Amino acid sequence: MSSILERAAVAVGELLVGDGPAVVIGGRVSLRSGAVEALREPAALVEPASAADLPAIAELADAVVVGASWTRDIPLVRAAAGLGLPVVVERRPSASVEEWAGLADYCAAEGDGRVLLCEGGARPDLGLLRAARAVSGRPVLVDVSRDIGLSAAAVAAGADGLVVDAPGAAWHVAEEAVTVVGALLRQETPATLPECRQAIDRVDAALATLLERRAALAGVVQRIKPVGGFAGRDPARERALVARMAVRAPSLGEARLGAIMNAVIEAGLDLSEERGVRGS
Ligand SMILES: C=C(O[C@@H]1C=C(C(=O)O)C=C[C@H]1O)C(=O)O
Repeated sequence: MSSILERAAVAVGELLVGDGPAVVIGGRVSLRSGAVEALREPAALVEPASAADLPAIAELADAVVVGASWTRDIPLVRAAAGLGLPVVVERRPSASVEEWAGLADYCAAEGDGRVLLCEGGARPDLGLLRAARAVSGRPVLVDVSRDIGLSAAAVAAGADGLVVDAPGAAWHVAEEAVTVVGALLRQETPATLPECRQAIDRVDAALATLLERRAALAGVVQRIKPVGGFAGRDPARERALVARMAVRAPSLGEARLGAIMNAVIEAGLDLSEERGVRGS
């Protein structure tokens, strides 16, 4: 992890964004959509409709949003940035990475330096994330509220955090993406015992997902083969798959992987025999 990234990590509420695992930030409230949505309770990210909203936002929000639709309202941008909260700078549609990062720098200078970028809208441009991170040195979020199906792609594209509307099914999808895709693709260097254990928990979540999928595939094979189950074990095939895995896991090596995969294969065969017996 680069030192730039470590410097740029920003705390949003209890979440540290930009350094370590990707996170899910729940709740972006816009006070622009009418009085009904007035801010009465603590919320994660809040977009003001006008400067009059800023005192309530300072009291109740974890971060203030400079919304994509008004990034050119410089007096309001300036007032929001000076609020004393982390500032989430959304990209105006069609703004370049340089313009976006430039506005983030402006907000950092007007405030206390705690600034994140956020890509969103109906069709977030995930191709901009890496450049935005590199150019700005700041954490980059993706608001997936309007298309939660982009969560996994956003984490794979380098998002430090996903913004979702509210708790519920969408939140679960986003949590799965930061956990499973994060375990596979996100570079992390945990240093403390809790951080290491949380990183291991994410890897275990990814392993469990893959083991479940593997067991299902191995079960199909048992039904296709002339002789399935333990009776149809194929040691040559098992040795070959362990050898291929050892290329990807050279530290573990064939002997240790062989023991692991023997347990995995036997669990799969056991499951498929049990299912065969029950006829399910
Ligand atoms: C799935 C198969 O059946 C058995 C289970 C295996 C596995 O889980 O990978 C591999 C070889 C066989 O012992 C197969 O033959 O491919």
